[in-house]
Amino acid sequence: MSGTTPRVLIFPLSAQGHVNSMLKLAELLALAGLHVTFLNTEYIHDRLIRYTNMLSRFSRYPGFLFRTIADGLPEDHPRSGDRFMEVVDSMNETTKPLFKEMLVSGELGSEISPKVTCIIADGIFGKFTNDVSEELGIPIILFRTISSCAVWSYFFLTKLIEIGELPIKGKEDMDRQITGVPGMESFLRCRDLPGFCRVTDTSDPYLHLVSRETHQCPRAQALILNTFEDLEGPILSHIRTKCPNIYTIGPLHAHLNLRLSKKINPSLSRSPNSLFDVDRGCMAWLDAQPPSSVIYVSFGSITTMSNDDLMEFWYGLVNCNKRFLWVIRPDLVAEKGGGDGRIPVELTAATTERGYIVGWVPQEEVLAHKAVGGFLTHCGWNSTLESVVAGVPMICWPYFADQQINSRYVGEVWKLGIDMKDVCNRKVVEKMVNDLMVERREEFVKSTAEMARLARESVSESGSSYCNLNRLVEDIRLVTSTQLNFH
Ligand SMILES: O=c1ccn([C@@H]2O[C@H](COP(=O)(O)OP(=O)(O)O[C@H]3O[C@H](CO)[C@@H](O)[C@H](O)[C@H]3O)[C@@H](O)[C@H]2O)c(=O)[nH]1
Ligand SMILES: C[C@H]1CC[C@@H]2C(C(=O)O)=CO[C@@H](O)[C@@H]21
Repeated sequence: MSGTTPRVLIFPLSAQGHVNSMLKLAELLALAGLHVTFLNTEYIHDRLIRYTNMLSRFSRYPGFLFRTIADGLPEDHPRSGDRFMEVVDSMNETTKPLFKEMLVSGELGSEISPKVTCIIADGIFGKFTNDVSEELGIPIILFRTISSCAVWSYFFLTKLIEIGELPIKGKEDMDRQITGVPGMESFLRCRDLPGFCRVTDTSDPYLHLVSRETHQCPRAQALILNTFEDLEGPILSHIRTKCPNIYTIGPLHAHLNLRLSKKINPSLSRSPNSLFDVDRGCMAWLDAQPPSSVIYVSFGSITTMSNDDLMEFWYGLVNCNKRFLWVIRPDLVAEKGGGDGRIPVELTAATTERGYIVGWVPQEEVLAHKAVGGFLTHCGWNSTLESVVAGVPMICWPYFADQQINSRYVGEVWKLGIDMKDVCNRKVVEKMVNDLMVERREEFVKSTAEMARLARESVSESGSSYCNLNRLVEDIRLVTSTQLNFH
């Protein structure tokens, strides 16, 4: 029996948002009885070991292996902000031969399931992982960890250049309508295009990297997306014209929590997968706040900002007179943009009175806390989905990549919050928090509650994501036992 157990190799990009969702997928597959090898970069593996109970948590799954690979960067590389793309470059340059060598050598298997029978690779490495899969004859599925609306827009980046909709011609051009992405003609502006489009030179290497890697999706046997049909149905229909076999299995965190709660003690179900030291002190602080009174603020794991921007947010949060819980990562402020580094006394006083600042929180739990009434977010895809499931309305301040288009969908398509992109000004922060938490509260409570209901339904038994995950597991088993490809 164990001789025919599939072994799935899961390989994420070396970043919190990618590792988080791919580890959740890994656990879902392990729960279904598949053997999983999770391949992290050494940098990520070390951080996960330092800040989580990952090894003991996964030891309960027979055949679960962690393996590591080099990312090719020096240990002290910042791996955030405007240096983050160097991680992607470095992995693309250095990882392919190592990846192939590891697959050939057998070190990615165990005695009971020695061979990798299916690769699930991060779609941002579509090219080299597809190449290796073909060279070695191992079926491959790509997993895009971003929103489907971002994936779909990436398919059209070169077309936008050809039809003259790119490049964006300066700040005055930002509100120009974009017509070249099917399905988005009525609401997409230049400013909503993925951050990679904000370049004057259309030969920009990163613009072409995301385009090239996205066009690799149809080459793989299937595509996994962390989304659900009721959220992104129309865009998914478009993607299916290029990639017919899609498994929409999200929101993955809610899906995993649900399946875990059926199998084991719910207190063991928590799986934060953090690369930072989680400070749980904020939970006691939240317990002491009135219902829906707190605006939670976090910009994810990669965003950096200037000291000036930080001050604008801080004054805005203080001046709106609301309670706030704010994640300021140790590396959030990357450049000193003016000021002498001293914090004005009115800010520290107001923060002591009604704020709580912390380095990293258990975000899923924070968003689910009854005291939280709003989320000021960078719109990373995990944060967006976590907010959707918790039914918490958002103010979106995107930083880069997929975040610009996610925030347009949150504000204009799903009506789950307000898009604040491209503005960082204390008056605007104050007004938007006030709109979200007071003036337009009723409207947002209604829309977010309905989407949260649909999200939960999708991962519950007979929901679309639940059925798609079962189908994925069955297809992986079939491919292993018949040596045939996915249909
Ligand atoms: O204090 C915190 C802050 C965040 N998180 C978690 O960290 C993850 C952050 O992920 P995400 O919201 O997706 O943001 P990034 O870390 O910025 O993720 C990168 O990866 C995402 C998925 O590919 C992309 O959508 C983003 O644009 C990209 O920046 C989430 O699960 C959060 O719950 C915590 O646990 N504690
Ligand atoms: C820095 C970004 C390059 C690609 C990744 C991404 C994606 O489109 O997959 C989105 O944001 C970041 O996580 C990565």
